[in-house]
Amino acid sequence: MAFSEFECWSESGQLDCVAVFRPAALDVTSAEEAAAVGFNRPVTRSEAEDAFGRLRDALVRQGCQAIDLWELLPAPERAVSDTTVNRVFVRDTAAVLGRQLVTGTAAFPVRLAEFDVAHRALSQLQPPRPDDEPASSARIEFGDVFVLDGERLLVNVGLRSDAKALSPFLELAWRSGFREAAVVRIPESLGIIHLDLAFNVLGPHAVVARAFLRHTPIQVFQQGRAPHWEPFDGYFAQRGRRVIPFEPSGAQGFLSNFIYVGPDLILASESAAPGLRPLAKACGIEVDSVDIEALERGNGSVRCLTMPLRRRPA
Ligand SMILES: NC(=[NH2+])NCCC[C@H](N)C(=O)O
Repeated sequence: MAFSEFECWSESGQLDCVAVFRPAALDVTSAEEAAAVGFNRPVTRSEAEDAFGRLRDALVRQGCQAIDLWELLPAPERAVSDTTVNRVFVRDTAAVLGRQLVTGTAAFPVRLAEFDVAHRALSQLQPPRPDDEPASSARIEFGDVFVLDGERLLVNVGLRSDAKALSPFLELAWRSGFREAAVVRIPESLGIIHLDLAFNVLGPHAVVARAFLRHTPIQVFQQGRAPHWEPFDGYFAQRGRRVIPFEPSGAQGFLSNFIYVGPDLILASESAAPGLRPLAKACGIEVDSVDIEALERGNGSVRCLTMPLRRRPA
């Protein structure tokens, strides 16, 4: 696939193509190992592989092409990559913003090598850049970024994406063709590492958001203007979207971590689906589900495990 085919102007256009990354070759065997890599619980390689197979099948069943970045790696990089258990959470490493592939930077040191390797794999999909073209990279983990529509991005600065990264990120957003960036700040005391663990876009007319987010006003940046603040719910209401609040309970920890595959269909994990279904139904959206409990032990779910490379216009 050539770079010219990368295109994402929303989270709710029909999904044509995603990047995924198969699980690494190591088990995570103890509580200490889990803590070292940001996992909630141990998981074996074979449990992770079974779950990954189900995820890939579910994406393909929905008519989406799934490119496993592992296939694009030269052998020496595979050896390193096979020891990085977070590589399945490919979402964080880069994103297609408009027609631009933007690479991210790991804030969690154990993921530094894995981000570099993912970028190398992604570079196989695009033609070499001319020397004078500025690099498109940001000090952001992309679990913190949403493409709201063809004009707007939403970004969280918090545990993983540093506020200092904001101003170069805004320049990149303008260069990629966006006109507005909304900035939210999840209180770090909650320990929520990425925005997609508390928020998601539920089709063209709604978003789901953890209830606490209504206490966090949004700072709105528009190209060439001084930033201003808007209430969280008011920001979305002004732009034609309803905010559906939720409080996760127990097994539904990953309720917001789904991907819109369309038309009017999202793919979520089996643990998230029961809580999500009534909310989605109210927006005319169906929920397909897949058993990826083993991968969720790594503290991420369907959205973290997928990187949209091409979506049809919403
Ligand atoms: N977009 C996400 N929520 N990604 C989840 C990543 C989880 C991973 N264990 C980490 O600590 O980085």
